[in-house]
Amino acid sequence: MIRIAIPNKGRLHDPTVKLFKEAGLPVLEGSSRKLFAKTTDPEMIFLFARAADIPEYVQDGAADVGITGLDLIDETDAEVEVMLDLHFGRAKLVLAVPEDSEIKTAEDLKNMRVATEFPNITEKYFKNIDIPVEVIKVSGACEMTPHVGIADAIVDISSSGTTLVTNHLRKITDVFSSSVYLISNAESSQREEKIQHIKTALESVLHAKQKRYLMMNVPSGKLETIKDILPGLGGPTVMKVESKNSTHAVHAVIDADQVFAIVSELKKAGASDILVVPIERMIP
Ligand SMILES: Nc1ncnc2c1ncn2[C@@H]1O[C@H](COP(=O)(O)OP(=O)(O)OP(=O)(O)O)[C@@H](O)[C@H]1O
Ligand SMILES: O=P(O)(O)OC[C@H]1O[C@H](OP(=O)(O)OP(=O)(O)O)[C@H](O)[C@@H]1O
Ligand SMILES: [Mg+2]
Repeated sequence: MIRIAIPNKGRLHDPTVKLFKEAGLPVLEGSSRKLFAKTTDPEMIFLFARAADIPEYVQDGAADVGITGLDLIDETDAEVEVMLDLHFGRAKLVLAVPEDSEIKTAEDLKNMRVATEFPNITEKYFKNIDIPVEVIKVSGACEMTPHVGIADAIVDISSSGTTLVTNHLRKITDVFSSSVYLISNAESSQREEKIQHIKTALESVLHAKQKRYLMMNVPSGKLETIKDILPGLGGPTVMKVESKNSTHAVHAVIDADQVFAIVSELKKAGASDILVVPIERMIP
């Protein structure tokens, strides 16, 4: 049985459940209150855990794979295999000080106090730049600490930056860039082929999101021009259309960010009935 640890609540829960559904491994009968959930593969089971605990669950073998933030993985120093960046849950850990503080750079914080929910990452950061500081661990509401004299600076999560502004804090520098990753237990991942299948399934969703499937009709005389416009990604597929006029149907996969430019060119070159459709999964 392969145990997949996923965040039971918090902001990572919903996007994780959505991703597994798109990957063809839906979380069945799942609710955030349950501890386990089945999926369509009888040899896999989801285990719900706090995002911050998942690195240790995977390290200790309580789960074979897990989904959680890179910041939480780095903070716990868990010995896990980091398999795949899932490109959601992006956030930065930033070093910030009160707006009116005289501190301008991280170096100015020598022998000062830095409050954070991420003491290990913060220690590593200051060690790396060779500036001794006193790291104060808090478990929330970190933004408040410099205003009540507990700390001179903070290292906290920032994504839109709204919280910093609301709390009259000024960013000094980024300390860590995080997004959500698939991780695995090093021993399990060598033993279990299914872990690679999970990775492939999730990867196929990520690839598909960046691509579009393009379909169009082309007067047969214009076929070569159209083929030249389409980027050569192992295609296009060309089929003869049964109609009075000599027409071919052309299908191709293109990058989502090229759609605008390419569709305009195709139209100019004589293509008609152009359809652009999303792709659910792409398995190489
Ligand atoms: N704006 C954000 N604030 C906090 N964490 C974020 C943000 N954007 C992405 N994340 C990531 O989400 C993960 C934290 O998720 P977690 O479930 O522990 O906290 P949460 O969603 O704030 O829930 P709660 O604080 O209610 O427990 C981290 O990996 C973090 O990098
Ligand atoms: O840059 P922003 O978009 O404003 O996001 C950053 C804020 O969001 C998180 O707090 P959260 O809402 O999770 O509350 P918490 O501190 O109680 O966990 C984080 O701790 C920051 O305070
Ligand atoms: Mg939070």
